[in-house]
Amino acid sequence: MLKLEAVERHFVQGENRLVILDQADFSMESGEMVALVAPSGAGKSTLLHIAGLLERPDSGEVYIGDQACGTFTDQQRTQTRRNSIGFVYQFHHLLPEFSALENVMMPQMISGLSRRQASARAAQLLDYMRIGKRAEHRPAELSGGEQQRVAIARAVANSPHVLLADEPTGNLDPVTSHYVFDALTALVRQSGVAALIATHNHELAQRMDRVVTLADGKIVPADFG
Ligand SMILES: Nc1ncnc2c1ncn2[C@@H]1O[C@H](COP(=O)(O)OP(=O)(O)OP(=O)(O)O)[C@@H](O)[C@H]1O
Repeated sequence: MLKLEAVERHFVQGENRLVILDQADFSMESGEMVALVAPSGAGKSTLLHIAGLLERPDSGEVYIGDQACGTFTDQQRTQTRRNSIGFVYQFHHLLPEFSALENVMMPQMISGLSRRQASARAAQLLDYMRIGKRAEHRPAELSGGEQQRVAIARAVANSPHVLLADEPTGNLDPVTSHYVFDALTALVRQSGVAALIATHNHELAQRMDRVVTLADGKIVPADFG
């Protein structure tokens, strides 16, 4: 569902060559939740950006679903991002002037669904995330946990193959984190999306199917030992 093959990424700063990904391989299945746990600066965001087609690797291949994306034009990458990849960030990035429902409708309408179809699916997703009653509220009228549940609903609105999350509960208190994480888990299981979730929260990481980390430019199983 998501596969990285021999992916390389490095940055050159003056005399220094900083290798972030070095012939890195990784794959995950539909419905799987994988935690990405690594120290600050190890390259988690870089990896998520490459997997999410926001950044191109220096070499290697990224597969989304069955599609190899290496030869894609920028337009094809944007199209694949819109239709096949969902993103959740530490801060919700909801559009402040729109209601929760409209925020979840937005990506679907950009992908060509009618207002009626988008609204029906958005309402269903908000119900599923147990915030159906807040559908008409704007983000500023919602709690942090509620905002993040709307952001998750928005990320899966187009039924993506892959969900990429960068510290999705990083801005929430521990109780709310668990609540949001439970909602995210239920959605992943129900939708069959492959979810790669970068987190510093070891407790949440250990509740996922697998935990991986970055070591010497490779993506390897994490050992919390
Ligand atoms: N465009 C860039 N040019 C130069 N160096 C970069 C660039 N982007 C990232 N880096 C460097 O690559 C390394 C990995 O960065 P990245 O943001 O992927 O780390 P991270 O694991 O997500 O960190 P954090 O947990 O702090 O967000 C860092 O040392 C960073 O300074």
